[in-house]
Amino acid sequence: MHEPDYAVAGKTAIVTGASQGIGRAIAETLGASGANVVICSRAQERVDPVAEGIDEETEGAALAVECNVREREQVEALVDATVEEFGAPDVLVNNAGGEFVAPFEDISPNGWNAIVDLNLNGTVHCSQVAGEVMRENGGGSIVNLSSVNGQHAAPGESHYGAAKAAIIRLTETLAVEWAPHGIRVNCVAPGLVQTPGVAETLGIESEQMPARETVDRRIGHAEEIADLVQFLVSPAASFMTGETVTAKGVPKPGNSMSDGLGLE
Ligand SMILES: CCC/C=C/C(=O)SCCNC(=O)CCNC(=O)[C@H](O)C(C)(C)COP(=O)([O-])OP(=O)([O-])OC[C@H]1O[C@@H](n2cnc3c(N)ncnc32)[C@H](O)[C@@H]1OP(=O)([O-])[O-]
Ligand SMILES: NC(=O)C1=CN([C@@H]2O[C@H](COP(=O)(O)OP(=O)(O)OC[C@H]3O[C@@H](n4cnc5c(N)ncnc54)[C@H](OP(=O)(O)O)[C@@H]3O)[C@@H](O)[C@H]2O)C=CC1
Repeated sequence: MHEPDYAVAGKTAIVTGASQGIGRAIAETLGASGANVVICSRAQERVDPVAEGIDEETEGAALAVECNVREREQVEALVDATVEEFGAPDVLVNNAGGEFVAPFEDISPNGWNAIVDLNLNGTVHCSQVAGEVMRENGGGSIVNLSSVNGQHAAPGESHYGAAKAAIIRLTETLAVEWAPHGIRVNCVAPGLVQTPGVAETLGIESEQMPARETVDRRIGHAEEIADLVQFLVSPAASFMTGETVTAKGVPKPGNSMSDGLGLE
């Protein structure tokens, strides 16, 4: 009898931007399934407690590294630290990302560059540096974080939407280029998910998150994105590459994810 294989135990996974929110949930989920997880953010003191939790509470081991994904040298040091601690990475999750909401005409050149640099160029740096080690090692799996804002227009999201749309096309191109090297490259496009970043950036707080079993009109849980990422990096997704998988439930009326999507 065939049984689905979602296993990641013993794999080495790099998860960027894992001090909180979706990245943290991804790291904890992979760790709970027995993966060795290397996590980074811009502040060592913010990733250390997450790594300690994974070490103490899961089958997996964790290494916390301070790394700004916008800085190529820091990304190289992140991958070097991974190889030294656990060996070549099998999995890379390009999760680090962020934005501010502003009309196009109010975005300065520096503001535009900050968002493209963080979301798109950060993904490029990590994919090139970790991808080289994966190719030498015979393969791997990469998951990029896009957004529904990379799939549909939303006001105030021109910079972020352009960067997240580019990530979708980058995913497709790398999937084709790196298939001969045994590397699968997929992408996740979440709708609105409750995280500290969303609370800070969009002012959306949800005191009582509806349970995962609730299908209609709610914000997502970070763990719902983490479960999807685990599927994509697992053997169960072996026939998937170059795909962008959307996870957005049915957006609540009036939140920013429904604006401009014609869903009201
Ligand atoms: C619907 C969305 C769904 C959710 C998606 C998420 O990802 S949510 C979760 C994601 N979590 C987060 O997003 C976390 C919160 N956000 C952040 O941490 C940061 O804002 C950053 C990462 C986006 C940029 O970091 P940084 O340190 O590189 O940048 P900096 O601060 O040094 O500024 C650089 C330039 O940007 C300009 N600028 C900045 N804000 C505004 C504004 N509101 N208006 C106009 N402009 C603004 C600023 O003036 C400056 O330009 P200037 O003046 O030199 O010409
Ligand atoms: N939440 C949502 O509704 C949605 C989120 N997404 C995407 O999902 C991803 C995670 O979002 P979310 O969890 O909400 O974000 P949060 O703002 O809650 O967390 C962002 C994480 O990224 C880290 N980070 C930020 N900048 C950098 C950097 N330059 N280098 C390394 N790490 C960095 C932060 O750590 P620190 O501050 O310690 O550096 C933090 O751990 C992002 O790519 C986002 O665009 C997509 C669609 C919807």
